[in-house]
Amino acid sequence: MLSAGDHGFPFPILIGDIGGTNARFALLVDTYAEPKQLPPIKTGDFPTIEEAMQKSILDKTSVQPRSAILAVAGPIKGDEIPLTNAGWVIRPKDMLASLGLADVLIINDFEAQALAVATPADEDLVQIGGGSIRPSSSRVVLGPGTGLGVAGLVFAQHTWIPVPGEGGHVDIGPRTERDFRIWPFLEPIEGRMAGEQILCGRGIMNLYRAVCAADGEEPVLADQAAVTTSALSGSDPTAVETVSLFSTYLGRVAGDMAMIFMARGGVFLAGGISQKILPALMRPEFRAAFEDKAPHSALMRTIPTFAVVHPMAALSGLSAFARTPRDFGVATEGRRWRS
Ligand SMILES: Nc1ncnc2c1ncn2[C@@H]1O[C@H](COP(=O)(O)OP(=O)(O)OP(=O)(O)O)[C@@H](O)[C@H]1O
Repeated sequence: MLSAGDHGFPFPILIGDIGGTNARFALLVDTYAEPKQLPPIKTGDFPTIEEAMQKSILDKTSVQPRSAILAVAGPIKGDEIPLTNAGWVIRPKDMLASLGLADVLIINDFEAQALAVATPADEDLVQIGGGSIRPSSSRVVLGPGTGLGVAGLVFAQHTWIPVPGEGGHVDIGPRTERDFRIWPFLEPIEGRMAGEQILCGRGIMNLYRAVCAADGEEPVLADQAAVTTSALSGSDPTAVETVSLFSTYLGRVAGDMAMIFMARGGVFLAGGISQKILPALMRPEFRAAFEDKAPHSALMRTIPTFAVVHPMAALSGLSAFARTPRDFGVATEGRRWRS
């Protein structure tokens, strides 16, 4: 495997986390300086990523980057990378020419989230339940956001290796009597109930509407933010149940991922929604569902679960990687372009 550790990136390095709604950038002047964070931009405000980078970054700083490492939501195949949920198409070859860069690497957004939990700072984490991190053991990141992102992080041969995948699309099924009443009303994708149909922003609405339908009620809350806000304040019993079930189902899937990776190094909840519903995740449901994995409940009780509360976790992961790429086994085949 050719990894970035074989050849570092020339400084200054522009790092970027490009989501469906927001793009966040920072500049790294050298290995030792703290990353200089730039104001976040809305992807919808610029027709192309080159224009966004030129107008909102390069025109506003005297530091001209020589390389760029970008994390994007979506598959990275070929020389044209369309962004899931955003209108931009990334063309790294054009970027080299138009922005005067010598080196561009594009990785998956949850790979960047995984890099961020290799050596997280204590203040960036809130532990949910018991267990403790076993150093050098595998870790898992999962994040409900626009979709449900999942990645593993494996330690081997003195390097942290992020393992991106499509873990958000695993099947999810009913277990309790209540689940069996709600499931028929959940909207499937092509006939199948996948984790991402429930465990993301629009998934909260899918679950809320299904809970209403199971009880023969009309939904009154307009969007997912209204559901979580009403749940946290306790003002709407159906919203309270929706968020309680959401926590249970997230705990189940998080537990499944922990078992797949034998993640004795911990399970980390990233993404905007985990932070917004943290008080609900601290209640018993999430952790109870995580541990409820007979015949492996004793093992599960030893595995810690955390919410990542760093506001720009993906950028911090990219920054750690950009500074010392040799510490990470980030594959670069087909994802690195040089002038
Ligand atoms: N208070 C809230 N409660 C529940 N869901 C919310 C709330 N606020 C926003 N959302 C939903 O969270 C999702 C966005 O999640 P997140 O902030 O993690 O973004 P993301 O997936 O990283 O995407 P991007 O980086 O493009 O903004 C959207 O579906 C949005 O509707």
